Amino acid sequence: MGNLVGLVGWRGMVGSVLMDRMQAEGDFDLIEPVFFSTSNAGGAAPAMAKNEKTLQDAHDIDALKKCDIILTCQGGDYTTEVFPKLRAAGWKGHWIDAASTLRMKDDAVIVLDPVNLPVIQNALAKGGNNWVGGNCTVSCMLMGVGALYKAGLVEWMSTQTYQAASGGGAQHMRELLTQYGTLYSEVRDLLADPKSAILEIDRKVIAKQRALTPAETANFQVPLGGSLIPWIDKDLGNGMSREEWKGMAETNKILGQGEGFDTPAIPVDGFCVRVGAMRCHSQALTFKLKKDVPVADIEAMIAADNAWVKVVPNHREATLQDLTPVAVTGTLTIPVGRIRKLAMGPEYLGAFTIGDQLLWGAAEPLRRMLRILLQA
Ligand SMILES: NC(=O)C1=CN([C@@H]2O[C@H](COP(=O)(O)OP(=O)(O)OC[C@H]3O[C@@H](n4cnc5c(N)ncnc54)[C@H](OP(=O)(O)O)[C@@H]3O)[C@@H](O)[C@H]2O)C=CC1
Ligand SMILES: N[C@@H](CC(=O)OP(=O)(O)O)C(=O)O
Repeated sequence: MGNLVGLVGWRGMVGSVLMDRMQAEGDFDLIEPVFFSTSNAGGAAPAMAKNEKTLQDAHDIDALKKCDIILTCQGGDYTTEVFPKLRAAGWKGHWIDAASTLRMKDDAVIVLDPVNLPVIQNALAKGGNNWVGGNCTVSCMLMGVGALYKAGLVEWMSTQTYQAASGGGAQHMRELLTQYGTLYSEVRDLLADPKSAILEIDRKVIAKQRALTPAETANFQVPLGGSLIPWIDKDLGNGMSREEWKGMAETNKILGQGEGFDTPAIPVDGFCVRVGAMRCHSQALTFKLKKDVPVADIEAMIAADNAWVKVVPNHREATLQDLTPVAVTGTLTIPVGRIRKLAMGPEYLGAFTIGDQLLWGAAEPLRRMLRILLQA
């Protein structure tokens, strides 16, 4: 296969993290990159450019068609518009995508190779050429507790997520921080006075939160700083958010089971909540196991599953040290902690896991898929 790789969406949140990782891993040594833009065609390509130093138009089908591989982090609208045109124009190259648009299509594989390399290899052998990164909470969850699924131990799983502001993109992060700043300014003088009444501070903060202008909540629509939002992505009209729907649909597709496969789907359901964290998606998991397995055995299975998962002992000190978004941000480590049997019975298992949703939840599976293709 040729190594002309078109990069689209490289300056967005996911794209920037991807570029960092590709540089760190020496991926640019193996490819001839062509950088595309939806907003600045003709501008200067970033420093990693080799022969083509100018940004190409990301809507130019003829320019895209020259690439052996296209890797896009541009978003769903771009994929919806460009991908069908490119295939209709006869392009047979490999499409690697961060957006959710194509994930559930029969001819697309959701890529997370430490979990589903056999599914990827099987599709490659059959001529597959559409590779899509999974939903960030799903990918991070499977990197953490995929061992229990691989061992066939899971009867069902419920997940309660705590998703960071950056899951919405760069503007959402800025909005959260600005809100925190606005709230702090409102009570700065009272905070500086140790004798001031806490209820007065509390009253001023809630009054300010409720008075935030539409411009101050343009991205989340309601205040997130000092609050939370128990709805992420679209309303499916059946009481479920689209983010919650992805939990079961994508987990099963990644594992090669459920609709279109021979093995039935495992029920996965719960609630997805946006919290005021900057980066990293956290989730509390409840499993109904098919049998009673000792906690020590479960910890050993999880720890042995891949090079990035790390079992955090279920103690207060270790949890505070290693099981927070602040500890995990910017790392590829997937800690799994709070592992214990629940009061409902010996088959009920609880766990808590965190992943940097821009790394294992987005950029890393795409980068690794590129490597798999280059080695194929
Ligand atoms: N954020 C996340 O945690 C995750 C996101 N994803 C998916 O990845 C895709 C991209 O998401 P994300 O990276 O968050 O989106 P961003 O909004 O951060 O970036 C997308 C595009 O917006 C354009 N853009 C406009 N203004 C700016 C600016 N000031 N700075 C940077 N880029 C700008 C860029 O295109 P151009 O250069 O052409 O103008 C960029 O490629 C989406 O499909 C998303 O669903 C998947 C998993 C996790
Ligand atoms: N929906 C996720 C981020 C994301 O982009 O997910 P997806 O790739 O499934 O659309 C969040 O807001 O935290």
